[in-house]
Amino acid sequence: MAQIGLVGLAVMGANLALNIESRGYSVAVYNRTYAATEKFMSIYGEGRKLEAAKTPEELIAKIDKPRTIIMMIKAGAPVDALIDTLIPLLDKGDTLIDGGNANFHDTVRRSKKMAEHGLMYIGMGVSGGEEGALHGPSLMPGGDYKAWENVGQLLMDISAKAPNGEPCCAYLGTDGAGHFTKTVHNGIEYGDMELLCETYQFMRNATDMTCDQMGDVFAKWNEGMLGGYLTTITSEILKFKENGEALVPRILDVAGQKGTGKWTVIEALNVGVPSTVVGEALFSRFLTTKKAERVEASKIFDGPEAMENVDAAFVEKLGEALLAAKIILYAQGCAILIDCTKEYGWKMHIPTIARLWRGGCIIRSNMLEDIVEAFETNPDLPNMMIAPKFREILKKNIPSLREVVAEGAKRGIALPAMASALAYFDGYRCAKLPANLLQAQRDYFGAHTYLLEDDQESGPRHTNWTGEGGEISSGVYNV
Ligand SMILES: NC(=O)C1=CN([C@@H]2O[C@H](COP(=O)(O)OP(=O)(O)OC[C@H]3O[C@@H](n4cnc5c(N)ncnc54)[C@H](OP(=O)(O)O)[C@@H]3O)[C@@H](O)[C@H]2O)C=CC1
Ligand SMILES: O=C(CO)[C@H](O)[C@H](O)COP(=O)(O)O
Repeated sequence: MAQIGLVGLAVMGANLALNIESRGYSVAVYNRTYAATEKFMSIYGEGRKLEAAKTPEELIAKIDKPRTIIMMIKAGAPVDALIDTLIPLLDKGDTLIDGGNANFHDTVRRSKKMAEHGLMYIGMGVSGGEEGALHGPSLMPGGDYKAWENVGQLLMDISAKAPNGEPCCAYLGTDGAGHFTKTVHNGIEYGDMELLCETYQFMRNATDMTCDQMGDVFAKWNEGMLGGYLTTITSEILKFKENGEALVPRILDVAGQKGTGKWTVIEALNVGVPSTVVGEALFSRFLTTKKAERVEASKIFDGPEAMENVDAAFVEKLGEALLAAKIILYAQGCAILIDCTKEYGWKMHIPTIARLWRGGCIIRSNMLEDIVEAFETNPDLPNMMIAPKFREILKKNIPSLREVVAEGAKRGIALPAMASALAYFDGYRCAKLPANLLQAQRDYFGAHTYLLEDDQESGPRHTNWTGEGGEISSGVYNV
């Protein structure tokens, strides 16, 4: 009998099964298409505590009670179908764990359904890709606490370990809390990747650096606060060669996406958090898909006159700009976590989340320790940007972000995430935004009312701007 079951033997499931087995647990595996199971067993089965099942029934029969089964399959309808298949086969007290990138609203719904059958459910964000799944991913579980008590030790064992040895895994809250956290993780991942890509775009348009040289610059930045997994792989990708030539310039500039970035932006919109950098990162991916239109437009619209390349000192500023924009991205990401927490009732704790992102996951970076410290020192920090360490870096690096954004605009290089980071920063530090005019406009056309800055106590008022309006005003509420 196996201690745990695992369904789904594509890249994540196969590697996670091997990881679990390597920590001393026996695993029963099942995949919808049996050929994948056969292939997995023929490569990895010998000498390992792995049991193959041909059918869901066989899988259930091979697992110790109370059973725990991890599902690592394509997110969406396949998960519902698999749950429907497994529910009649399971016994009360058994647990299903969805380790895929589920939409957390689905996880909330599925948790309820499982509970109606006396079954437990964990929605668990898994980050780290192929390598993380095999050697230790960052795990973000949420769901039934009793199930966590049963399986928590195994999850801690298989998770990545932070530089100080702590497991990158913690129980995050009920039903969808884990998948929600993974969604925001991926939203930040979108922002991080876009900022790195814009930096590369600036370099290839405004310098004569080779891919190798760009890779060297990213490698140097990787030694400081910009250091992290995504900076490391960017450097390695730029330096990668096929038949002696850099590979990356030959890759089609059309980006894919599997939903988590979109869900992050949707949640930010739902709770009114200006998550502009993730938003721009997502919209930038959408723009890449209009390849044929972009090629046509490039023939219609000329950019600015060619300019001299920037010098090495400016490339240093590019690194400072990247760091400033990255801090702003993480500040926005933390704001989504905090505000969605209020919306869904989860008591999200930023230091706990930042700690479990320190190892294994795609956004692991040197900045996470400082985020832990910022929110531990001040749990009511209204915005990460004003924590002492981050405010000093921003004060020093924002001038470079301004120069890079301005230089990009002059040269016609699109830097949407960097520019939106700067605009957010300037808006956040602005004591007087033009919303006074906006409120007047709303009141002019729709009698939506406004407050007077120097007399807010007297409440909403409406002005008959044209002299021809009535006395009746609209209700005051925000959606
Ligand atoms: N790849 C990555 O870097 C990461 C992926 N994830 C998430 O992990 C999960 C697995 O990802 P990945 O390994 O990349 O593979 P895929 O997302 O490509 O999923 C493939 C797996 O899903 C199974 N599957 C597809 N449709 C069904 C269905 N209708 N019923 C039963 N099984 C089905 C496939 O079985 P079959 O062989 O029969 O087609 C296969 O085992 C996904 O939710 C993904 O979002 C999470 C973190 C990182
Ligand atoms: O979860 C992941 C990394 O953390 C997966 O690799 C995910 O597929 C990445 O998102 P997208 O495919 O939308 O770029």
